[in-house]
Amino acid sequence: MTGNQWGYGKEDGPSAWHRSYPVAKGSRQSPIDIIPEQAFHDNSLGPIIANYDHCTSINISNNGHSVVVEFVDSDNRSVIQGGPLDNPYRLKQFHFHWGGKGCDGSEHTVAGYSYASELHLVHWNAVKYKTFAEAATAPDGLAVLGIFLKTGDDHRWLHTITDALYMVKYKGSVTDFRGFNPKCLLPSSLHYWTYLGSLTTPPLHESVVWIVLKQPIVVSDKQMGKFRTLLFTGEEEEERIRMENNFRPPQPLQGRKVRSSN
Ligand SMILES: NS(=O)(=O)c1ccc(C(=O)N2CCc3cc(O)c(O)cc3[C@@H]2c2ccccc2)cc1
Ligand SMILES: [Zn+2]
Repeated sequence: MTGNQWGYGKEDGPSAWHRSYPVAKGSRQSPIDIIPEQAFHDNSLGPIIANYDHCTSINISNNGHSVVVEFVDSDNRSVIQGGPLDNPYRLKQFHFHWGGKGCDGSEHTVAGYSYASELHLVHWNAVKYKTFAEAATAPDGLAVLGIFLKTGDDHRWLHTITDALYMVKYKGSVTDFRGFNPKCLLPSSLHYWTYLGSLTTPPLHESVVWIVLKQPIVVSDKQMGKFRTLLFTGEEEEERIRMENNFRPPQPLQGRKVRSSN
């Protein structure tokens, strides 16, 4: 696996990442299997507060690993705070991980149970660090809000995203995507599990405070199917490889504690 040529295939997938990214075998890797009965109820854990009302989405893109919606992060217009966080963390982007047709594709699992997909809202600690890249290598640099997706009825607001996916079919494609407020993707309950972990893709930096919501959101099979029309490959490549199963399996807990909000 040369340079940052990593993927989710047999040769370049999660089991091979350690060759270029030795931290893959580190002591605080993500995702993990969350076992609710073994989580510690911590009454000092306050509620998560997501202030997204003044967020400014910029674009939606296919980076060859997932579909990503980026936000303006030059000020504290959209932040997450509370819960395990000592200060506000700025929203930078969100993206998804999903499975193949009829298969599950969440990254975190709950007592071995996988969901159809998992949404990650990525935030960075702009109080302590000057840039996202700097924060992404610091132990308290990032906070990722993980939200499970399960299949059922249509999700009223996910259409805004799935209707735009045809414009970013190929790796490297990007298009304007303005006025999207991700608060419409939050479930009604913000109860969560939290633990210290890492990016779930290379460079796998151990810099993430994970906040995984207990309540999934519901999306339709049809909406999930639209994610699978994306390609890992670029327009100029002759191979057309469907973007699916872009998830890392659970990693060893290595003695970490998972805490639960009440
Ligand atoms: N799944 S996740 O843990 O929530 C996560 C979070 C952030 C990032 C992220 O922003 N990355 C890592 C992968 C990546 C791939 C690209 O093609 C790219 O242009 C940017 C990124 C960034 C990144 C790259 C280098 C250092 C830090 C982040 C990726 C995954
Ligand atoms: Zn992710």
